[in-house]
Parts: sequence; structure tokens; C-alpha cells
Amino acid sequence: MKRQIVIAGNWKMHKTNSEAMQLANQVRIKTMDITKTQIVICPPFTALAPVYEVIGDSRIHLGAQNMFWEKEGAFTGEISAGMIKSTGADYVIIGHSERRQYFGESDETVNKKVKAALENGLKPIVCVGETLEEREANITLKVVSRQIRGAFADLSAEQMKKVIVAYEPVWAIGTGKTATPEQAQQVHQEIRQLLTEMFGSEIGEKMVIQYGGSVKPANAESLLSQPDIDGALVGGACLKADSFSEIIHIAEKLQ
Ligand SMILES: O=C[C@H](O)COP(=O)(O)O
Repeated sequence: MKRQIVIAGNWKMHKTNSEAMQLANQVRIKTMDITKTQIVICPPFTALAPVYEVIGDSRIHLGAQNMFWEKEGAFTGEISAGMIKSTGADYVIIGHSERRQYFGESDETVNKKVKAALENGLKPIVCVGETLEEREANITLKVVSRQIRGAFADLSAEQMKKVIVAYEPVWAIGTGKTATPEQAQQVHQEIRQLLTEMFGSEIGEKMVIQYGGSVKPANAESLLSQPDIDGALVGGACLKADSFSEIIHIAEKLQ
């Protein structure tokens, strides 16, 4: 049986507050019939609280796109897990490849953030994935394993129950190039195997592993039908309520 599918929309650095509230409301209206798929929307920090006002306690969950690991202090420009939680959010994306590429995030900082998120009751969506260069050098598995071992160092199986992994091949993000369902399935299976080795078969079996990288209505079904693909982390296609809700409806039919 398919695990519960989780479709998350990463709005990245898009939408003013009024635009964000409008989009969230459209997504809410267009997904009122959804009962099985878990929906998460991740607007920019500035729009978290206003978007929560719109989605309230509906089945749509709210997530942030990043966080800092310290509780509070002189860290100008940073946002803590507790602050995110106070907006009504219960998810946070950690270690997105854009954070790794442009803001110097490492496996070590990802690990600190994952721990702080869990301590504050936020569910981390932890991103891993190889660059095109790494794929062509045949080191995809090596890179993804290093990222997984680093991100989840010192965590218990109990803590891992709250975690989602998102496999996002960097070469497929925002490029229109999607990994083929077979390419994605292969890496997802390897990630699941590694998680089983690290945390036992229950975690390995139940872990939600999302795919991300140019997911759109046209390719969602073939990706989400793969046995080890349990959801999607959607970028571009989540900025329009029509395409995002279409992906969610495709997911809903597969469960
Ligand atoms: O977090 C989302 C991913 O980076 C995917 O973005 P994309 O769907 O625009 O390729």
C-alpha cells in the first residue's frame, strides 16, 4: 500500500503579503475535497502569519523555508524555530540546495537546524540531492549518503518519525529537466535502504521521501506512482493555485 502522500509547495522568494494571502486562499478553495493527501505550503517568513490567518485550521499545513538553530540572541536577520512555530507553522524546509549553494549551508548546519526544529515541535523537510557534475561522475549515491548521514547525525529513531526527506537533484530544480521516474525511484530506494540501516526497518519503511525538481501536473502521476516516492516538493508549479491543486488531485487519486 502507498504511504500517505505529502505535497509541499515551496514558494521561495515570491509573493508580497497580499499576494500570498490570495494564493493561499485559492489553494484552500481548490483543495476542499482533498481528504487523504497532506498539503503543506511554505511562503516566505514575512507571509507566514498572514497566510495562517487564511488557512487557519484547515487541512493545509504551513511551513517555513529555513530557520536558525539558536533559540534567541544577537543574530541579526535570523529567525528561530520558536518564532516560526508561533506563526502557526508546523513544518520547516531545511538544507534546500539553494541554501547550500548561495548561503553556505553545510551538512553540519543542516544537522543543527534539524535538531532545533524537532526540539521546538517543527517537522523538518530535509533536502538532499546531487549536482549535474556529481551525477555525471557517478557519485550520486555517495553525495546523498553523506548528506543524509550528516543531516541526521545523533538523532534517534523516535525523532526520525517526525522527519520528511526531499530528494531534489540540483540539476532538475527550476530547469524544466525532471529526473525520469526510474532515476528518481532508484535514488529514493537507496535513501530508504540507508535510513533502514541507520534507524531500523520501521523508520525505513514509513519515512516519507518526497521528490523535487520541476514537478508539474504533466509529470506528477508517473513520479508519484513509483513505490518509494511519497510526495513532492514543488517549486515553480506551486505559485499558481491551478497547477498546485492539479498536482494535489493527482496525488489524491493514487491513494
Ligand atoms: O523546493 C522546490 C524545488 O527546489 C523544486 O523547484 P522547481 O519545482 O521550481 O524545480
